[in-house]
Amino acid sequence: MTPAARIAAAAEILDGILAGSAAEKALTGWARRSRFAGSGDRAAIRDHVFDAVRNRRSFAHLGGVETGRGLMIGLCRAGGLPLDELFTGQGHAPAPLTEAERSFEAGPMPEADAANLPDWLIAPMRESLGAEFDEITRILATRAPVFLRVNARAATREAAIAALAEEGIETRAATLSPTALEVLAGARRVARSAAFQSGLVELQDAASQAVCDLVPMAEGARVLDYCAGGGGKALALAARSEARVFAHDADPGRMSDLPARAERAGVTITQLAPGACAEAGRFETVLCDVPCSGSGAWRRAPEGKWRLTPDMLTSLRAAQSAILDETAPLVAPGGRLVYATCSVLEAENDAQIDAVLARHPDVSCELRKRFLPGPDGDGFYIAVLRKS
Ligand SMILES: C[S@@+](CC[C@H](N)C(=O)[O-])C[C@H]1O[C@@H](n2cnc3c(N)ncnc32)[C@H](O)[C@@H]1O
Repeated sequence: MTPAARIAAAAEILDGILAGSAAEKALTGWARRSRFAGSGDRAAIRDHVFDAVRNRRSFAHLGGVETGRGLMIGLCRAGGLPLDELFTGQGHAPAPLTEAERSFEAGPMPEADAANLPDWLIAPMRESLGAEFDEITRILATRAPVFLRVNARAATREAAIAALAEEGIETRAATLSPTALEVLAGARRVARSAAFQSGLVELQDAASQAVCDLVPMAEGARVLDYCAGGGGKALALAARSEARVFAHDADPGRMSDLPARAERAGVTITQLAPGACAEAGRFETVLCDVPCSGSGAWRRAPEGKWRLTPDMLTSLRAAQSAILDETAPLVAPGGRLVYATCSVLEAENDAQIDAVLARHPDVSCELRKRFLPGPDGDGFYIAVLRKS
């Protein structure tokens, strides 16, 4: 496909997304209907589509209208691409620019358009990010770097770099965690590589690894990952020490891949069914990697920022405090209750910790740390609470 045909395809897919389709579903549907597209075409179209979803408001501002075509015109204007060479109407290229499109002059960019956020999120994001608001909202509209976690049980970081290089995957040591690698080239080859298949590395953001590094774990301790999901953090914890790691999720189906991932990594993780944690005895550490807005990771999952509503944020906050209240009794005296989000919103972070400290006088705070999204990793928050 020509660069112009890829833009036309992205515009068509974006129309589906703007009409309510999930981005992944819209991309898969288009690929099924378009067998002529090769893997390079699909990758380029996917990049256009996700760039446009991340930059939806600023591209619509530059393109003059929030349609697939308008977003692609905005993408070209933002990137300085030659519109008249791409919008030619020849072959599978998009139709030539109309006179109105060509002469459209975008005025000064309103704040919410520049920030690529829905109007209602401007105030909470500004309050949470302060002087960093412009920089962080700009970063959230860019592509995220790809990070791997080296399985410390299987290899050193240097050995993993060498093994990946043999398979054409170029990496370098990342800064936030001693187990983290940043992928510089060959990211699309990772999942099929022998290094990945044999459990040498896992895909995990570097800040997520740094959060796991901060979870207190004594040798032989019982550690519960209460909101384990796919198990990214449980696996990192199990690889780190000889602690006994347990995994639980309110939706156990989300842990379905965990046994295979644990086997690949050569670690043991015991799954607990919903309601079975209290019977399993107390734990020295309970990690609550709670459901959240995902605002720290909107580079990777940009649809989240357009889907989030004030009501959803209110229910997420209620779920977060309920999880803290139900897990506090599971922690052994002297043990740690660890709270983590991939959010940058204060309402989901410090405000939740202040509130739990007020509700539970037997709990004190040992550590609070926020990671902002940037070249080193996504946005995360962790608080370590000690139970007396
Ligand atoms: C942020 S995700 C976890 C991601 C995972 N820890 C990882 O690192 O891959 C949050 C998880 O919390 C689960 N969850 C939601 N409400 C819960 C509850 N009340 N109790 C336990 N888990 C819950 C969700 O099903 C979801 O899998």
